[in-house]
Amino acid sequence: MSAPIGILGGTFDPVHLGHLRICVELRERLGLDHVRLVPNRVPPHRDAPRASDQVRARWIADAIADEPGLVLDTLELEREGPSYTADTLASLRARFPDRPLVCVLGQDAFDGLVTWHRWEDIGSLAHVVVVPRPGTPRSPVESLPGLTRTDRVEDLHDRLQGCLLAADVTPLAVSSTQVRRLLVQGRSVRYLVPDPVWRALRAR
Ligand SMILES: Nc1ncnc2c1ncn2[C@@H]1O[C@H](COP(=O)(O)OP(=O)(O)OP(=O)(O)O)[C@@H](O)[C@H]1O
Ligand SMILES: O=C(O)c1ccc[n+]([C@@H]2O[C@H](COP(=O)([O-])O)[C@@H](O)[C@H]2O)c1
Repeated sequence: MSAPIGILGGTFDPVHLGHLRICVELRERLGLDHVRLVPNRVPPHRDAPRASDQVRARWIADAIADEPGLVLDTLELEREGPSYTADTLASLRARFPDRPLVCVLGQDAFDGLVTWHRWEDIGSLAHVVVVPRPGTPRSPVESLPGLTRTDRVEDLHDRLQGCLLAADVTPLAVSSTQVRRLLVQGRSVRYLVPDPVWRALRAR
């Protein structure tokens, strides 16, 4: 089977180095073909982003321009209504019928998974990989309906979907909330966000 495709969905308001390290490290560690960064249009469980769809997508595109293993996917920006992850994974499953899909979630996002729209369908569309999030207690990652806990990275390659794996990445305690707060205070966000994003934010 071909190498799995990783998917990191988010609001990316703005994209920061925590997001990008997750993608780069998981791509190497899990042997992913590439990781798709998927900005949402209408976040289902939070307020609308401050920055426009176009601006958030541009920040991501500029941040990953010289990193071939990362891809911007605007499919949620092109879809009406709330940006439900199950719908996104269904679209990607139809587009990549023979590729394992790996949906990546920080611990904070994973903690809310069982409240998501059609969350019980997710295991029939993709694997789920959970990474620690500084500031969010690490809780045991147990099997859920449709998602079977595994420690074997090979399972992500041997099956198309349905595995749940906890992976380590370098802990980086950066958040988009922190970046937005610093900007409001007129303080520097350099080295929290990629340089092209820092330049764009400074010029605003
Ligand atoms: N520093 C980080 N470490 C681990 N996971 C992270 C980190 N930042 C974001 N994530 C994960 O990336 C995904 C997208 O996150 P999102 O775009 O909402 O960023 P955020 O920093 O959480 O934003 P905000 O502060 O606006 O809530 C989520 O699964 C989230 O858990
Ligand atoms: O599908 C849902 O019901 C759902 C509910 C909450 C969050 N999500 C998705 O989870 C990802 C991380 O969310 P957030 O709020 O941390 O940016 C992002 O892609 C959201 O669209 C999805």
